[in-house]
Amino acid sequence: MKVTVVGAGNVGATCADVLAYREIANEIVLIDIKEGLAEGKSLDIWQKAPIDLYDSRTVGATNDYKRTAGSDVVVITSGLPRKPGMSRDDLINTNAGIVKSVTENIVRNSPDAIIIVVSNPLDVMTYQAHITSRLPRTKVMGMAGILDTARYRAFLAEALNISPKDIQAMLLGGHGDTMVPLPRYTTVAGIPVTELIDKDKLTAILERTKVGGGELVKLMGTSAWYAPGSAAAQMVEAIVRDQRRIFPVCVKLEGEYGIKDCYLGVPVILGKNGVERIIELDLDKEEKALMEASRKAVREVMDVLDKLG
Ligand SMILES: NC(=O)c1ccc[n+]([C@@H]2O[C@H](COP(=O)([O-])OP(=O)(O)OC[C@H]3O[C@@H](n4cnc5c(N)ncnc54)[C@H](O)[C@@H]3O)[C@@H](O)[C@H]2O)c1
Ligand SMILES: O=C(O)C[C@H](O)C(=O)O
Repeated sequence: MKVTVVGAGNVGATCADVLAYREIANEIVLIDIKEGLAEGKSLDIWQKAPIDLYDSRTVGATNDYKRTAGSDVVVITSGLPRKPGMSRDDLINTNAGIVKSVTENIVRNSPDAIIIVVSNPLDVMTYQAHITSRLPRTKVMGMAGILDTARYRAFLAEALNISPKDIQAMLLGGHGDTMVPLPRYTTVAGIPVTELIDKDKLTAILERTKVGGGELVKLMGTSAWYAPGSAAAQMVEAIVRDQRRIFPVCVKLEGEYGIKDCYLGVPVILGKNGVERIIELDLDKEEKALMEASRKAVREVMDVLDKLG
């Protein structure tokens, strides 16, 4: 299996590293516009192979998309990260152009690839990659839900003083402050979370999750990369190993959840064809209202993209 990661910055290099040391693909191409950056980082990852004992090959390229030809999966991480005081949506002007040109190069060289978008604003950059690639919606998706639920699960594990391994959670909506965590669908070793934690503590954790990305931007001056890189690699793994795992993934909705022509996070089965199935949950009134608010927020930014042309 051949996987390309576009953007050799913090998230892209982390993703390539996880793909290599977990031997998720045997050939991993890292590509960037900065001369030498992707070559250097892929060489560094390859030199770690004898220490960490893996044989996935990582190669780097500067803007040479021929090196990416025939990729089975492509992860797009190219683009600006936000700085303190910015929202993800503030990145649209720069990142839309980057994601568009990158997608054109990808489909020219790997017409059968499945595309996973990571660049922000996530839902709208997934839209950009979808309209540019003209691939079916099952083959163009965005990574955010695995990261957002991971944050939620990590905060819960800390509060309950238990292993994060035993926490299962689901979350819907856009990758922004309007994301929709679903405490009703959160369990700890099969036990509903509401039986283990009081309401106020859970509410505080849900609110912290919603602004989890911003918390890290404030601390570091740029956005997160370890969890995002691993989350993208986990989606690649589900596809290349045809695991049929269920994750929250950003996809184009065409009537599911009563929503049309919008890109939002929903639970999907991920397998060798990409999005094998969208799972529709029966939402209650409050959850439906939150989903609608999220749809509106994403739609507004999609309209900005449409105007950019
Ligand atoms: N979806 C998520 O949950 C999530 C999580 C973290 C970060 N992000 C987003 O991912 C993106 C990357 O974040 P980062 O921390 O890795 O940033 P970074 O600045 O460390 O890396 C971005 C890289 O993209 C490269 N790049 C720019 N234009 C390019 C082009 N046309 N072709 C190829 N490469 C190009 C840059 O040279 C740079 O190396 C940002 O937009 C960030 O907001 C999303
Ligand atoms: O917060 C950001 O800007 C990056 C990313 O979307 C995240 O949630 O970490």
